[in-house]
Amino acid sequence: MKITIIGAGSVGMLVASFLSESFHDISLIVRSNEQTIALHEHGLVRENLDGTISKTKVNIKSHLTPLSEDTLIIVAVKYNQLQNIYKILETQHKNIPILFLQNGLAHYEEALCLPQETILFGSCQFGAEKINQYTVAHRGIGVLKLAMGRGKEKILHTLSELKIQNFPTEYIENAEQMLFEKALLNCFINPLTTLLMVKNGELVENVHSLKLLEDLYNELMDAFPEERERFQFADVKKLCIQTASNTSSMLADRIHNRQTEVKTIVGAVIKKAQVRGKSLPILSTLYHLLLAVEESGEKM
Ligand SMILES: NC(=O)C1=CN([C@@H]2O[C@H](COP(=O)(O)OP(=O)(O)OC[C@H]3O[C@@H](n4cnc5c(N)ncnc54)[C@H](OP(=O)(O)O)[C@@H]3O)[C@@H](O)[C@H]2O)C=CC1
Ligand SMILES: CC(C)(CO)C(=O)C(=O)O
Repeated sequence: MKITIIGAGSVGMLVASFLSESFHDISLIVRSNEQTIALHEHGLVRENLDGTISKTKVNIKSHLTPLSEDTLIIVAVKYNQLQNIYKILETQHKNIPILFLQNGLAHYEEALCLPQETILFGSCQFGAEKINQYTVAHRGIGVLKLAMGRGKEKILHTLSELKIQNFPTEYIENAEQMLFEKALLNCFINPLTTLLMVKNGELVENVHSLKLLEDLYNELMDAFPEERERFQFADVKKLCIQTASNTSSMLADRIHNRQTEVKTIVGAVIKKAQVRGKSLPILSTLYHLLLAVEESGEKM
């Protein structure tokens, strides 16, 4: 199987680097010339958690050309960048499977409107940080969960049975449930790390942010009580600790003055609670603070 990854940011680079240990034909779609030159010159470099460096060669392409049917497309751009990608994907053969790796909920139904027969979703529980144009740092081992949107299951089985060291994968039955649970996890980590401008691990080391996390947990579990069994406060702390040295994807957006994914993650969870007649005062406060920060950033 060939793999083409769209988006050479933190997740795209990390996933390309690990998958190149099992697949020989990996292409990365890179849109800046500067990054293309850097990747040609240095190869794709991964800084591992133990300080070692792994260097791989992947094919670098500037845009998506019509691909053969034995290719899997992995979409690793931010939610706000998907609209342009959908247009390009629509022109690809309908037998080409597509895997979406976004956080949040808004892309689920949009992706299922594509003409392709097989649509897959992933939920990344690892940390990844683009260090420079050719280097990505692995910032926490975590599972890449994979679930079917629709279509043929074969690729999902192939991916979930991979045995790549430090890059575990897992087959999940229900894609919507998987994305929702990840959105809940992101509601704990992403807003607070972004507003406080701290790395993920700091949230559980600081007694005040830990208290906020606990209050937020109780608020969310009150709105979604069926999650309490599947989702314990220990899981929230575990993800913060596992990805302790990571700059969350939302904080990375704030640092680079980019639009964040606050609406598809936090906004979507608030809406789901509203449908049940539940308000989420703590999460709503964080939501508006994030939007305020984003709006003031635009004016700077
Ligand atoms: N970083 C992390 O630790 C984690 C991230 N995630 C999720 O993964 C997804 C990706 O996040 P992340 O990798 O951090 O994001 P980044 O912003 O680091 O990477 C996105 C990349 O996509 C590129 N891109 C955007 N549009 C196009 C296009 N049309 N063609 C080619 N390339 C394009 C961007 O290029 P440019 O720079 O030019 O805009 C950028 O390099 C998000 O939904 C995020 O929430 C999930 C778990 C962990
Ligand atoms: C897994 C985690 C919390 C890693 O930071 C993430 O999903 C993100 O940064 O968006």
